[in-house]
Amino acid sequence: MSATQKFSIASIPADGVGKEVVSAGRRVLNALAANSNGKFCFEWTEFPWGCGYYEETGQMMDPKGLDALKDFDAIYFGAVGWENVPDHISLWGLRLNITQNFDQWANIRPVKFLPGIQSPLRKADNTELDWIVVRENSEGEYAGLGGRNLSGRGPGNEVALQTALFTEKGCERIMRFAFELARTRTVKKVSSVTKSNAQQYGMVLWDETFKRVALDYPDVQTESVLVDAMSAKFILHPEELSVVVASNLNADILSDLGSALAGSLGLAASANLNPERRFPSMFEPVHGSAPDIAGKGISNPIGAIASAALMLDHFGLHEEARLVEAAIEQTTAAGFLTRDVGGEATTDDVTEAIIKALSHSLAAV
Ligand SMILES: NC(=O)C1=CN([C@@H]2O[C@H](COP(=O)(O)OP(=O)(O)OC[C@H]3O[C@@H](n4cnc5c(N)ncnc54)[C@H](O)[C@@H]3O)[C@@H](O)[C@H]2O)C=CC1
Ligand SMILES: CC(=O)C(=O)O
Ligand SMILES: [K+]
Ligand SMILES: [Mn+2]
Repeated sequence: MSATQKFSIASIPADGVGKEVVSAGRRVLNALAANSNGKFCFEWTEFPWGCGYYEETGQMMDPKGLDALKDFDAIYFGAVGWENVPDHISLWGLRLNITQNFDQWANIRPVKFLPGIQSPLRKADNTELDWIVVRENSEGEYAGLGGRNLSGRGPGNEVALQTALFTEKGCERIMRFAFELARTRTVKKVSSVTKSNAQQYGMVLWDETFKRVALDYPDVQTESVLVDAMSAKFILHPEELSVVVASNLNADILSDLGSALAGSLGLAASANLNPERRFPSMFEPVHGSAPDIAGKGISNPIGAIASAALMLDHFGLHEEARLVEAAIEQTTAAGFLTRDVGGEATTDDVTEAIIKALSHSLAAV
């Protein structure tokens, strides 16, 4: 037998339901490894960073944390944010610190409709729906550029600038990524999203770059849609979508909309990729720390578990990734549903059901 492949994973559960769903995803991956007949194993290192760590240290993560993370094969992340820390401090101190410094410029967010889960979308009943939001994850509206109180105007007269950064290189690389992804799909189409009628510099550069890059992919259909119209299209004509590429903010909003259409924010997976593999990539559910339901054991683990499947793809374990996705589908089809999708199951119930479905399919292989 060939040697066991070992994958080292840094887990950062961070805050709220992040802790619950990361633990669920770890259990699923460990069950998978235990059944792999020695083909692969996962070596986990957990980091205690987040708003609790901030309470104790005044920092969201160890100042040397990026160094500690840089040699892992991947990072498995929960969600960051709690009431003791302003959201912009916690997000920049942890998640954005990692995505920006590790140049995880491609954020992949599939919108998946699962059997047994009611979508608020009328068309979901009789149309095959399946699309992917590709989010530019390194610049745009989340470049962190700007300032406040620019000329000391004082209370009541403050001004603030929040500048979006668009570089031709940044636009081009995410667009090429989207086109390459479209080529792997049944419907070879890329929809580009901007607000270039109102934002005449960065977003016009985006549109022009999209037109130029598209010339290299004559086999892929294209469209350019303004973000307000795209949000309507998500609801009225989702069957026309395959790959949707958008800037950091627009794709952030559209991916929450997509997951809500699939039934819940708790279902959506995401991968923050550094495609050149110079740095580890990071896998996390789309949702945040959900303080309204945290600690009750009722959070939906599917977004985190499906993100673990994306991590398996990143490791080259494609068959195993499909097995995890199939186990998720069997579980929802069988009616193991948390409250957010209309059921009464707990996080543990759903996780156990997924592990059981996985073990059955592995035994059958
Ligand atoms: N990548 C990250 O770490 C993100 C962090 N955040 C942070 O999370 C905190 C809360 O933000 P919100 O805007 O409330 O967004 P949220 O995604 O945490 O919650 C929005 C709604 O979705 C529900 N929800 C989310 N995840 C769920 C799950 N797994 N199962 C069932 N229901 C779920 C929540 O209960 C809530 O009603 C804030 O501090 C925010 O900054 C928000 C988004 C992403
Ligand atoms: C910050 C946030 O909402 C996201 O990355 O989805
Ligand atoms: K998250
Ligand atoms: Mn978001």
